[in-house]
Amino acid sequence: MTLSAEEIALCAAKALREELETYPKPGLVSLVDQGSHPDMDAPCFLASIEAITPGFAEMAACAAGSLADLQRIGVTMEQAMRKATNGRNAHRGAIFCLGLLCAAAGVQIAGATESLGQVVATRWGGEIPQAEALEPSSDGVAMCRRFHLGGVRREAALGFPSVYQFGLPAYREALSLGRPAARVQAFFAILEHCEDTTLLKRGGLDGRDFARQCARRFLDDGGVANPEWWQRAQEMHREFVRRNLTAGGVADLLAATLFVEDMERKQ
Ligand SMILES: CC(C)(COP(=O)(O)OP(=O)(O)OC[C@H]1O[C@@H](n2cnc3c(N)ncnc32)[C@H](O[C@H]2O[C@H](COP(=O)(O)OP(=O)(O)OP(=O)(O)O)[C@@H](O)[C@H]2O)[C@@H]1O)[C@@H](O)C(=O)NCCC(=O)NCCS
Ligand SMILES: Nc1ncnc2[nH]cnc12
Repeated sequence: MTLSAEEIALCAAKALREELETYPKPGLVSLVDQGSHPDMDAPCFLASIEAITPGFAEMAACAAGSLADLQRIGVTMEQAMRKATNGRNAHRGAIFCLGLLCAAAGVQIAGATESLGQVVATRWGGEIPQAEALEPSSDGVAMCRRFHLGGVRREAALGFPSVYQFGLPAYREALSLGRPAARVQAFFAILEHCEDTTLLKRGGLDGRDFARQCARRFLDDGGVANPEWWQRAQEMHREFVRRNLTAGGVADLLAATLFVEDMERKQ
């Protein structure tokens, strides 16, 4: 099925709404509570999604563009997000990740047969400036430089390995238990491996290791196939909030997983 740029943008917005609806999702904002984010709530995220959706359509229509062209659209989207949220950083990572994937979906309209992640890696991956070559002017770059990690920039340059190796397989395997449970399963599968710089900023290496242990324990105990999965995930959510931990990057990669799954189903 061929989708228009506007339809691709609506799929990106849907993925972001489903990420927000996902609960329990340790430390993160949902329709149930604000998690470890006293400055952000669900209405703030919904306003941000509405404000950035037209930008996703522009990204999809800019498939032939360079990274600099996409960045110009991304900067405008970040401004729209801040205006709609009173200056909050609800979707900086999502604008980048889903923006690139929307542009890749635009390439697919034009006939590409590779996965969306491969399209991102081959078209724009080489142009994405990596943290080691940059001054630490953002939290993400500062964390990458300090802990020798790749963060969101490497994730995108490599074509979103967290989505294709962890998020998508976990989501698809758990789908028979329903979409809300499958989303939680994908969240924990990504959390176990991802180099989330928001987690490192809040909790350092100890916080990152604690989060990974939680994810491993949840998955080793059967994940969402365990009859007590919901209570277990909710306990972890409460513990993340007590420790002021959160994983905004994992939330963005969950949204990216849901978007890719939706696009592949529509192909
Ligand atoms: C290239 C950019 C994404 C800028 O990235 P940079 O490396 O400079 O780092 P940051 O500015 O810190 O942003 C990176 C955001 O990406 C998310 N993220 C982190 N790790 C990963 C990962 N491994 N994989 C995927 N995504 C990742 C994360 O975003 C989410 O968290 C945000 C909320 O964080 P939080 O810390 O709670 O909120 P703050 O208010 O910042 O702090 P507190 O005081 O509350 O603690 C939320 O936004 C989530 O989305 C990182 O924040 C890109 O931004 C860039 O170049 N922009 C220019 C325009 C552009 O090019 N656009 C796109 C063109 S395609
Ligand atoms: N649900 C969420 N909560 C907090 N930060 C996020 N960044 C992206 N989605 C998020």
